[in-house]
Amino acid sequence: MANIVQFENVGLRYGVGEETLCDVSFTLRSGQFYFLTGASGAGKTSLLRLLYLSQRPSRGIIRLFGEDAVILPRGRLPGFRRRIGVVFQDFRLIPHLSAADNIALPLRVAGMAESEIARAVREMLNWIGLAERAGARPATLSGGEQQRVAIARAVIARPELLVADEPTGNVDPAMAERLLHLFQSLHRLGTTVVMATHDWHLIERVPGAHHLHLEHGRLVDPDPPMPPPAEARASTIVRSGL
Ligand SMILES: Nc1ncnc2c1ncn2[C@@H]1O[C@H](COP(=O)(O)OP(=O)(O)OP(=O)(O)O)[C@@H](O)[C@H]1O
Repeated sequence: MANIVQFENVGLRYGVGEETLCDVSFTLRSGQFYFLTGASGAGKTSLLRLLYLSQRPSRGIIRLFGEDAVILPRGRLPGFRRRIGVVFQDFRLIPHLSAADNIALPLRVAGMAESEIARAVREMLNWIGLAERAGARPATLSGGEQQRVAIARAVIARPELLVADEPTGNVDPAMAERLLHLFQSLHRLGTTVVMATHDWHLIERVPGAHHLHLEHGRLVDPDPPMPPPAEARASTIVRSGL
């Protein structure tokens, strides 16, 4: 199984002061499912930003899809980003586009035929329970509805790597379960999934998932560790050297 991401002694400092991320080393293997946990402010969003190349580290090595992502020329960033689906914590939907057109964006960028786009978007809207709101602008949708549109946009082009920052933070437990199934379906198709969450119940629901835990900007063993039988299903730490 190939390594899709490799971090070696990565540090991130915003401005002056202490590092937000410190000596972060881990490997993500292609086709695996990873949860990223940690208290508020531990550095989860910062780590994800490094993963989807919206932030460069202050030090250390990041390899993505087998290439050095730190020295990647700007001109190659769009090509890399097209291989990564991102669910942002603040959704980042395009305000003047409808829900359907927001979801369709990655397929339009990829040059897919409009008839195929329409079919794929319809299917996705049905899945997230928003078929009736296809024409709605983001501002007229609830927070949870916007989140579902953001997830649909991130997964519709079946990215190689899906990075999701608290993707179930604004929905009820039933919808969280449904969205988790969507992520698992994508994962079964071969996508590597990295999901930041505060919801430890979700972790127990994905057999074979791996767990990365941040404390004050450093990766540490999850505490408490997954209890049996969940331990057998879901807890391998994959930090380098372990
Ligand atoms: N753009 C930025 N400039 C300066 N400091 C930042 C920036 N982004 C994050 N930070 C700081 O970095 C630290 C880690 O923030 P981050 O958002 O990565 O944590 P988090 O674990 O995702 O938190 P939460 O669970 O609340 O989303 C915090 O102290 C935050 O204030």
